Amino acid sequence: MSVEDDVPSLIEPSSILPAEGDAGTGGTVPLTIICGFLGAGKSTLVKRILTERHGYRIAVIMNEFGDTATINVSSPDDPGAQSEEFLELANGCLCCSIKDSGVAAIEKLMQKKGAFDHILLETTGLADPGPIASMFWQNEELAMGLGRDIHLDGVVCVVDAVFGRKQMEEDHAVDGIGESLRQIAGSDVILLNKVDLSSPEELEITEDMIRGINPVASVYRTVRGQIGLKSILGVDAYASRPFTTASLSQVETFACGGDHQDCGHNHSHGQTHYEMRGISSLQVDCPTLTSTQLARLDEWIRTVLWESHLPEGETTGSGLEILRCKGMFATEDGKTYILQGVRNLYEIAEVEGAAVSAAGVPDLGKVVLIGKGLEEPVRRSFQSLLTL
Ligand SMILES: Nc1nc2c(ncn2[C@@H]2O[C@H](COP(=O)(O)OP(=O)(O)OP(=O)(O)O)[C@@H](O)[C@H]2O)c(=O)[nH]1
Repeated sequence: MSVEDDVPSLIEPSSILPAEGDAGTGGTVPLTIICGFLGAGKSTLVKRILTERHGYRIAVIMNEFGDTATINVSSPDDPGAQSEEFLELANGCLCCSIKDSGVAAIEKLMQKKGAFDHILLETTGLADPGPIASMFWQNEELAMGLGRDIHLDGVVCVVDAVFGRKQMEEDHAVDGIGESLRQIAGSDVILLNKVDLSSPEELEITEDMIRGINPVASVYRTVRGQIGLKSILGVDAYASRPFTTASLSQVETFACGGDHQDCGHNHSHGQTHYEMRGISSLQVDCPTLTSTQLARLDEWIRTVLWESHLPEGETTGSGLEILRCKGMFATEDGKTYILQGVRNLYEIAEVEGAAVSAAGVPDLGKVVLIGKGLEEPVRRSFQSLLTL
């Protein structure tokens, strides 16, 4: 966590571009979704990226004037020379129109001007990033058609350091899951912005709440969205390759590591459960699996994500809804698998040996679920997979 209030320096061209021979992205252009509370600083962030001398052609799609969105493209050498196009939105909402008119406009622009290094999509303050993310991830229709040149890189959420806490508390008080919680839960990188306007104590509380909702996202503190581009772009959060040991151990830094009665976390050996009314996360350790257990894990994830109940048919008190899941685990035959899930879309993919050695696989696998209704029966049900 750092307050990055210096003007970011020029970064190496390779650091946000896909690595050469990168599996899975196939030379397609990465797309990052920027979401966040109303007035949190999304436009400040994207406008800074547009006008900074970073050496990239970044297309920024903003939903600025009601039923019109703008597509601005940064010039690699001259920040003042960015170009702008307008995009009519069918029903006034970028999120609803992006799949057809938005993607078509991006493709047209790319044909006209050559490929971009990156695409940024700024959503409105009330948007839930989940449906947009799943539109760009594991979407065969899009992959075969207009969106074949684009892949989802990550979701960045800008949280207001002044009003974020109040917003989250209000969203906890309503039925279901409020938008601010969905935004935090569905993000891969979170910028706690406007830290110049908040006290250190207030920042700690807000950041604890954020981590309580989403323990797998990277959290940075910022002023006017000042952050090095490589922290938010090129994160490849949906890749079928292992998470680094650092990103997995990040989850553990929030566990109190014992049977604390007063820490507000409900957890015991190897499992951590963060409860914040509407939404929580559940982390379960996963020892080396037999092939039967792997098949059962796949079936368990499928049932929970697709049917919103446990394989035993049990439902949890507050209803089960998974917004995001991630995991990495090994099998007895020496293979390593990753789990990636957004809403009801998921994949369990084997990862290459070389990629595994590069990332460093921890001794114990982990599965992290973020969503609603992640109560004790869910943990028990998952554990029962591992006992057969
Ligand atoms: N002091 C301070 N002001 C900021 C910071 N970031 C943004 N602002 C100001 O906050 C206001 C809202 O910022 P925007 O970037 O428009 O926020 P937004 O999230 O795009 O807003 P909506 O599109 O309305 O949801 C503007 O007046 C910004 O100048 C920050 O870190 N510190």
